[in-house]
Amino acid sequence: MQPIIQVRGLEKTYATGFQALKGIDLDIRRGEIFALLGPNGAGKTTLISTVCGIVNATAGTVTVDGHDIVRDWRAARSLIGLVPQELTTEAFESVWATVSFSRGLFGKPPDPAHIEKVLKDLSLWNKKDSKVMALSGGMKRRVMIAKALSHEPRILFLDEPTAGVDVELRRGMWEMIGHLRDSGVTIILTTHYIEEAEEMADSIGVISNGRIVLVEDKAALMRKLGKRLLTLQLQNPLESIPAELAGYPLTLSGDGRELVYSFDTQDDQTGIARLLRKLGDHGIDFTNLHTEESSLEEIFVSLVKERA
Ligand SMILES: Nc1ncnc2c1ncn2[C@@H]1O[C@H](COP(=O)(O)OP(=O)(O)OP(=O)(O)O)[C@@H](O)[C@H]1O
Repeated sequence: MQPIIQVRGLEKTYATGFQALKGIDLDIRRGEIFALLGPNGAGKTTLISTVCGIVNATAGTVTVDGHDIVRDWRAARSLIGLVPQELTTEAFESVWATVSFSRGLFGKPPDPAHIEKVLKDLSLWNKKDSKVMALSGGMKRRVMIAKALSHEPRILFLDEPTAGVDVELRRGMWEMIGHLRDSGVTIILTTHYIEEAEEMADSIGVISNGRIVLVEDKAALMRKLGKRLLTLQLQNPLESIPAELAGYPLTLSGDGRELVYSFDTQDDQTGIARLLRKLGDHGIDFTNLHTEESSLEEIFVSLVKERA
């Protein structure tokens, strides 16, 4: 199936001469949740803003469901909802008015039933007559999402959707975003909370210094780059790793009581049995052992560090 968003050779140089995007190629599949990760200043907002037609590209092309964002901007834009990073709502309007007005901006005829559904889905229905300025920060953020959904977009961009939102509300928003995906909306989000990507995303893209350094199915990424750690609690502390074990990827904790062995999750041959035999041969006994898998966060940090 044709990707819903196709980015080719996209470059952006700002008026200051700073090149924020350095030739981006990216395909976003229909109906997925795509998480764009990257350190501060990597180009996430620039990329999103360019695809949404807010920032003009210096070179390259973007098509949204086959519509070129420059030649066919109106059709492309009507398919997109954008929730920007900053809260920008009309403080004196009611929730109902501001969300209905957003729909009108896209030239769509009024549809109170749709607005009602959006507000109910976002748990804002009982606030529909409140002035936006009287809402909490988390509610204002949901009003931003309601505005972005008012014209029934097929693609929703969320730039840092849960920044500054408390843990409980964040979970609620993840759930809501999951429902949106289930209803067929393609979702692209940027986030600093790697846990958010780990929890929700189908695909992960990592951008660093204006270049996409990786795009991968989340599950495959975790399998491919994930490491497992086996930690052995030693019966008697060691001063150092014995010379006979020098060839093994082992580290010893500062107090000499824990020996940690790392191995690739994708390897069938973990080497654990051999290691344990070897430890037995050298009279190194352990009282306990446990394994853990590396998180997306660790994978991300090592990826960005590698390219820095
Ligand atoms: N209008 C502008 N003029 C000049 N430079 C800009 C402009 N907007 C952004 N930049 C620069 O482009 C780079 C990328 O910025 P961008 O906002 O896209 O990063 P980001 O990945 O979204 O960062 P963050 O995670 O901090 O939101 C930064 O170095 C930024 O200073």
